[in-house]
Amino acid sequence: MSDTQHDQIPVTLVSGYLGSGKTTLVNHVLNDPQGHDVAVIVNDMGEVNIDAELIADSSEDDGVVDLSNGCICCRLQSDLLTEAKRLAETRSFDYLLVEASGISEPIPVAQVFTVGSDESDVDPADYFRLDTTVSVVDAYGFWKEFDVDEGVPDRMRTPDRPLADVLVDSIEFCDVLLLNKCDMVPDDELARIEAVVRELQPRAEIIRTEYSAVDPSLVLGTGRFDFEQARREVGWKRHLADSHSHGAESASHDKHDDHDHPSTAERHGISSTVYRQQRPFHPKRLQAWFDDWSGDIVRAKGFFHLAGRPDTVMGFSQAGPSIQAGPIGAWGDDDPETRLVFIGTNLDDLSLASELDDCLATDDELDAGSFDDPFPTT
Ligand SMILES: Nc1nc2c(ncn2[C@@H]2O[C@H](COP(=O)(O)OP(=O)(O)OP(=O)(O)O)[C@@H](O)[C@H]2O)c(=O)[nH]1
Repeated sequence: MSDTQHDQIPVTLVSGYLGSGKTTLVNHVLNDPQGHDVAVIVNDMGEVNIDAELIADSSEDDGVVDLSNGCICCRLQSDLLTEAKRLAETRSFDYLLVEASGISEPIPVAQVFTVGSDESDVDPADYFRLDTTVSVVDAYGFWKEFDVDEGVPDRMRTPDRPLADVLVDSIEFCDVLLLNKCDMVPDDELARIEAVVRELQPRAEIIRTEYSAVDPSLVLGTGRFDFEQARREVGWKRHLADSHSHGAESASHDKHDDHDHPSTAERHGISSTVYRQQRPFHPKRLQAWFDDWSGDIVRAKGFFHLAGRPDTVMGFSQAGPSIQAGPIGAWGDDDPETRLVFIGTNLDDLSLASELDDCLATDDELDAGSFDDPFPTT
């Protein structure tokens, strides 16, 4: 253990709704870490941790840890703390970036680095100091989802809009708020969105961004996190009250455990499924399927294998109405295998898989070997 590891390692927690631009932010910071040696812990919902793979690919850094299978809350609070401690003890780094799942509430994650976890006897203060909490908000999604003219705060809190709660949590609980995807929203709308966000979040520094391109010094080492001030915020107080009434159980509503209270995902009607397949897709049929995108899918991400491009890894990312697909690398020594994660409300896994199976190239088509391919080549 190096001398510096006896010091508390500052932590920036990045949260935000599905597809808002968290991974884009983490990659942006890793490209310009301001002289810090940054380690990253990523949590994704879904069996395949695409975010960790993408980040690991782009940074060529071995300090990326993934905690798949659920959001960072509850039981995973203790896993997160254990993993963070293990990282601190085995690898030398002086800054920790934590990317929370797009459906995890930021407060339980922040608790890991302030008060620890009921299920772990590790004292986070022996290793870490929560420095900054950052929320990434998709300005376009916000604009589309909520009509800002109609008094957003009330509408956002109505029970028939449960997903909005996740969004509100991430807005309310942060020191720095990136209003991202500003390229997709007209300027006059942006001003109104910012006013509404400011109403929900009076304290944070709000920064408008495109592709999460913020000066990294505004999210690393700001020293803005203030436990007492955060405690006074609505969301934080509510959570403290919850955890006192449930005791240790409040640390256990992950979707994979046996407790009878619902997970964050269940409470918001969200599930995820992974499609894996070695047979390549037929380019035109896959494109047609993308064009006919299901409204139940909130977020999808992954890699796919396309007929006619045996060596190329095709990347795929969808968030709301924006779908991006194109080459991101070469399979190299790996066997090509499509791995797509879908997150949505009331997903029908079987029909989704069957629709994707229908997009696969047949043996005859593969033998014929020539494909009309609408996807970008670079
Ligand atoms: N147009 C536009 N697209 C963006 C912007 N920021 C990110 N994106 C795209 O939005 C998609 C989602 O971005 P990510 O960074 O993966 O989002 P995320 O919050 O990590 O997503 P989850 O991990 O699924 O919650 C990607 O295709 C990004 O390239 C932006 O400012 N403008």
